[in-house]
Amino acid sequence: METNRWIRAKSAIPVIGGSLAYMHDPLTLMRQLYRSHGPVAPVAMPGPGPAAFILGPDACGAVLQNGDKAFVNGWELLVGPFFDRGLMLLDGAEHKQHRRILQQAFTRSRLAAYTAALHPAVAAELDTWQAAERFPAYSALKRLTLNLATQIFMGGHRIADPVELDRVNRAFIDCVQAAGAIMRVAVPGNKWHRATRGRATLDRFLTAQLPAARAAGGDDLFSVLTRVEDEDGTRFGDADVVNHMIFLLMAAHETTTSTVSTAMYYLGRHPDWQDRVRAEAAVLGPEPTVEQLSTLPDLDMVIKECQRLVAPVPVVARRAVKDTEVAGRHVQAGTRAFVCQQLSHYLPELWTGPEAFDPSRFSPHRAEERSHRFAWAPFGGGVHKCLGMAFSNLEARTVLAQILRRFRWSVPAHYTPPMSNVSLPYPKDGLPVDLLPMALIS
Ligand code: HEM
Repeated sequence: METNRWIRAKSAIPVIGGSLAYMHDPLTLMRQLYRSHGPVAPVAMPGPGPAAFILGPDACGAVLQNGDKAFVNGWELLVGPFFDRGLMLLDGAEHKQHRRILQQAFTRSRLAAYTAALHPAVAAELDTWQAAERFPAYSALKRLTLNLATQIFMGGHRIADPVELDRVNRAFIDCVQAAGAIMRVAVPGNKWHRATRGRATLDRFLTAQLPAARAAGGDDLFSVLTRVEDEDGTRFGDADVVNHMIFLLMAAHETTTSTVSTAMYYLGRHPDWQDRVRAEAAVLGPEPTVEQLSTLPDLDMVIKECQRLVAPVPVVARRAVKDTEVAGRHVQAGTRAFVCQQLSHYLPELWTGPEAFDPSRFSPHRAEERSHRFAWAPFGGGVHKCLGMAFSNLEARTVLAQILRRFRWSVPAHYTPPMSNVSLPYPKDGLPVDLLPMALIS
């Protein structure tokens, strides 16, 4: 038994995941650690204090639900100063209060307004997609979601100057890319440095835009954040509107891109499923309502299956503030706990043939996700459970439905995208697909 042996990371490079083994193949590392150590596996990770991978649905659920309040968020070291004071990085009473206010930006009527604004923005971006044999789907989706973020989130229509818009987009990209930086110290010219400047640019830009966003009283998220309040009438101060805005931009961007690009990959490999979900999308009008988007059972199963196979956020970070027990194992105060929900998505005791793309496993008569409350947990759980889950589902469905209505695509039979796992997972090769507009298919 290796139970008490510390797993030595193969590298001391301070990156998300903490070791070359994680970056090389996170799932294999999680499986090995689960086999050798069970639900709490100590790992040597750069950074202060001991660290452990939390593995399997019982242990993940226990840490996320945080029954004895032993854990606080542990994200600071991973995501750097660029997410500063985002909701995910707040704790305790402050987190609770900010979450209550922020929830008001995601009510059903607000979601309906964001969704209505999504349709023309998605259509305009897809107008630029053309037939190609190796169309870089992931790269195109990244651009698409970035433009959606600028339009729907920031109220980009208020930014008249295209040079300024470009500068803001650049700053945003620099911040997002820093989460994947190998070197997590600012040295002029490196990613961390660009991101530090990017965050400052976004801070300045959003602070300057804030009065206009407030005065506009618009339906974009930025405008909405200036006026939302909880039931006691508490609102965010200006600085926190900006902090939440920047965090939301980041939280929404990579994760939704990941979901849609994973779906493009699997649907490209499984033309039967592509036809099936296209048939569902075809009966929608070009601008479906929230209700219509919420009743697409096949697309729903496909999206869930894609988020199971490639969880956009495979691990979430916590830190123990007192000694506690997780799934029967002692965890000492100060331990950094990495909750590996991605592993649960592949455990054979929870899923039949977990490696296979099989969306029907989410059908009401199979409902494999009910094998355990934390069998499927791409959006986390407990008090930090993703606040943008409903919006992200609507965004993913909107984008995929429009792509399906306009294009057919495929990937070569034995192609598997080479994934980067330095930060959130993404296909390093840009996910080339053979793309054909439906109009060209007789
Ligand atoms: C497929 C898309 C998405 C996935 C898989 C995802 C996943 C997650 C996960 C796992 C967490 C929990 C982090 C933790 O426990 O520490 C989280 C938190 C959060 N997400 Fe998402 N997310 C997605 C999209 C979005 C979108 C579109 C938004 C906003 C529009 C958003 C806003 C947030 C916020 C505000 C939090 C922090 C909640 C809190 O701390 O109370 N997410 N997300």
